[in-house]
Amino acid sequence: MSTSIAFLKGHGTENDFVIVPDPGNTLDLGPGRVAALCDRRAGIGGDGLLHVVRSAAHPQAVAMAAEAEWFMDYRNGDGSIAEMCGNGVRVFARYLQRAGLVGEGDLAVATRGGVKRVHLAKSAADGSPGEITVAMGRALLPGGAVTVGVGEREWPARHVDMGNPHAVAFVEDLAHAGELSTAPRFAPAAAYPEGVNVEFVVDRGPAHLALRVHERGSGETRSCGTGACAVAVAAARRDGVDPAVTGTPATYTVDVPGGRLVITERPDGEIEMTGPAEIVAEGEIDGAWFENLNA
Ligand SMILES: N[C@@H](CCC[C@H](N)C(=O)O)C(=O)O
Repeated sequence: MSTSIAFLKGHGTENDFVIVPDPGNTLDLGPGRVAALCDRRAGIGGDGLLHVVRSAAHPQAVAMAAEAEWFMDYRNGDGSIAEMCGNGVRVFARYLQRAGLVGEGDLAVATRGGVKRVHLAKSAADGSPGEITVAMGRALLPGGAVTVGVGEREWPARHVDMGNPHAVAFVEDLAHAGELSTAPRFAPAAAYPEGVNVEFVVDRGPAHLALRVHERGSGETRSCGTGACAVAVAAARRDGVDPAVTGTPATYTVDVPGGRLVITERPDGEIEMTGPAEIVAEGEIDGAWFENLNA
């Protein structure tokens, strides 16, 4: 008889995830099973999946185990693997807190993009959970012209690497990106051999941006944490702001369709992302259904 598998559902600024706690890394969670779990009609539904594993139990994280007890084994909704997920790290930390595995304050989370330092702020007096800040690492800004296109339109874009790849295009109107039911074109193909997350950005005011995003492996989503970091850095350089030169942190507010993220780039290059994270449900995956899926 097959046994059921525990899951939770959570989101960060409406970038939503199926959370599968599996401390000992015993589940066979191949791309087919991940895609089935993330399916919004035939599965639980999510932009991605957070497989919660002890670092010591995962071959890709064991080297980080001394620094970070838990590994965020992140997968995109189509089952593909990505290096990092900014909203995912906050939701992952919220899960650990809810499960009593960590408390408020600081923790380290192992990811394929390295160990990320996370701070869980105290809950408010009314009991609502505090926001979560993640040190996301530095942005790399490879040179070279990149363009992205949707339908008849084409824009120059900035290549920003946040551990995962981004193309940031400043547009006149977010509606110009159209329905985003398929991935935007990009060129040259060699700029992004593994595919790319594309952000369309407008200014809302001084140091205040709004974006839409088409994510590699998930389609258009309501938010992207690494994407918000990428657009903040691209906007700062466009605005002639470089904290490494001025010695002063630069903060941008980034509105996403599902909420708001605040991004600060420090003089040492470290980028901090602050935003909410919520767990909204928990339940059990039918064991027989899971086993019958193509891994
Ligand atoms: N939604 C995420 C990014 C997830 C990974 C991305 N789709 C990729 O393939 O690189 C975020 O919040 O950063």
